Amino acid sequence: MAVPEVKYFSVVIPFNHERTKILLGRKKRGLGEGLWNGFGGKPDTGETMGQCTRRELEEKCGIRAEKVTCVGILYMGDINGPDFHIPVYTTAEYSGQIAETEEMEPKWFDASTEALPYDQMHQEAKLWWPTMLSGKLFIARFLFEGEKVLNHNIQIVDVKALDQHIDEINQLLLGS
Ligand SMILES: Nc1ncnc2c1[nH]c(=O)n2[C@H]1C[C@H](O)[C@@H](COP(=O)(O)OP(=O)(O)OP(=O)(O)O)O1
Repeated sequence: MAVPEVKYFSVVIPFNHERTKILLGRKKRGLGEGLWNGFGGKPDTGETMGQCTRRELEEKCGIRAEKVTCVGILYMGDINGPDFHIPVYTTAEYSGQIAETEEMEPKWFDASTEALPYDQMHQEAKLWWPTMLSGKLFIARFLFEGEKVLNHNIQIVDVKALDQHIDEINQLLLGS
């Protein structure tokens, strides 16, 4: 059986210092155009996921994270296409001015599940954002057929398990 191609992305969700608001960005072009999401993208060669996360945040909305925390991982498979593996980070410690960029239009939302524009987010968002907002660490697995989620599973994990997954992803990215 052929091993599916895996594409790696990061995504980071900035919170305000009180953790009552989250910053989302509306994608202005490319994959997910018109949809609201956290800020992220593909790692450059030689980058760890943590490094990718900080660079993408600055490129996409102008702020520099002092600290990012991994809170979950999205493992997304598609019966017809490549797998996407997407570690999810949050940050409440950053500097700089939030700015609209060529790729993203940023906007603050209340950090509650009811306040999010799920109908203008990726299909799977409504399935994992409530877990992320609850503060639990998670591993979410999705099987897609194109835009349709065929099935999914969200596992609550501890920090040690999540770190192991991130270490494995970093080793694959760095080729070690
Ligand atoms: N379902 C789905 N498909 C694709 N991407 C995502 C999802 N759900 C998500 O949350 N995401 C995230 C993962 C990334 O944070 C972005 C997509 O990154 P993208 O902007 O395409 O990456 P770049 O490295 O900037 O790529 P270029 O467009 O510059 O080539 O959405």
